[in-house]
Amino acid sequence: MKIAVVIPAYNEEKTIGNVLKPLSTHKLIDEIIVISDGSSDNTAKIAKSYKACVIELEKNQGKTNAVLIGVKNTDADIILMLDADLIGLKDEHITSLLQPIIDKKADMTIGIFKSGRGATDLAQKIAPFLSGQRAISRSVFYKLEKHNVKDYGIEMALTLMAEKEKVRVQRVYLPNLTHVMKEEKRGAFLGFISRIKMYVDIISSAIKFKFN
Ligand SMILES: O=c1ccn([C@@H]2O[C@H](COP(=O)(O)OP(=O)(O)O)[C@@H](O)[C@H]2O)c(=O)[nH]1
Ligand SMILES: O=C(O)[C@@H](COP(=O)(O)O)O[C@H]1O[C@H](CO)[C@@H](O)[C@H](O)[C@H]1O
Repeated sequence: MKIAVVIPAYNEEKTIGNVLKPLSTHKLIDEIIVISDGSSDNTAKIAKSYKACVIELEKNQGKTNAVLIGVKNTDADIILMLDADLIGLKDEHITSLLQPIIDKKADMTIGIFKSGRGATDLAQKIAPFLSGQRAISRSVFYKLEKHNVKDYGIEMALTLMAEKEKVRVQRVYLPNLTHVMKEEKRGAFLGFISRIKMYVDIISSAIKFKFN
């Protein structure tokens, strides 16, 4: 069974290296695909210095498109979705996300931060279904295409689809893992604006899903 990790990355030069480090030596990972989503920093350059296939999108297309482009560029049976802004990614996190799928105990795993940082732990406690850390059988992705999901809508759509199609989902805890929050990346004002935009994407993904 081939396993590929798909990482959408928009200006993540500060963190992408530490995400790719454990992945590039992990025994379960066959292929690493980084989609640099119109980044204007050194994200692509850093990713190329690891054992990664780097797809450079000229213009920013949003997280959902970046992930779907990554999935189209691999024939792997299992897709591991990870964000490029994780802090503290370790071998154990990668294994815990993948093992239930390899053992055929689940079709999708959702990783939940635990004891990483108060704010990011709390966000995932409140809305675990939004997590960007997942392992998924490839066949599950095909079911997404007809829903025309965009930007930050992919996790919501995957979660709703799993419910509708009776996809077996398992939540796994990811201890001591966190990510860089929008306000930390972009500052309080722009971070808040992009947070609101993210919630709009999530709600519109749920509405599209319901009416498709
Ligand atoms: O237009 C975008 C926005 C985000 N991302 C990537 O999607 C992941 C999650 O995005 P973000 O960090 O903004 O979300 P958060 O983790 O703050 O919810 C990160 O790897 C981003 O670099 C992307 O590829 N294109
Ligand atoms: O946890 C959340 O509330 C959001 C926002 O995270 P931050 O406020 O930037 O820490 O992040 C998640 O949701 C997004 C939409 O589903 C995903 O794309 C991210 O990967 C995920 O971290």
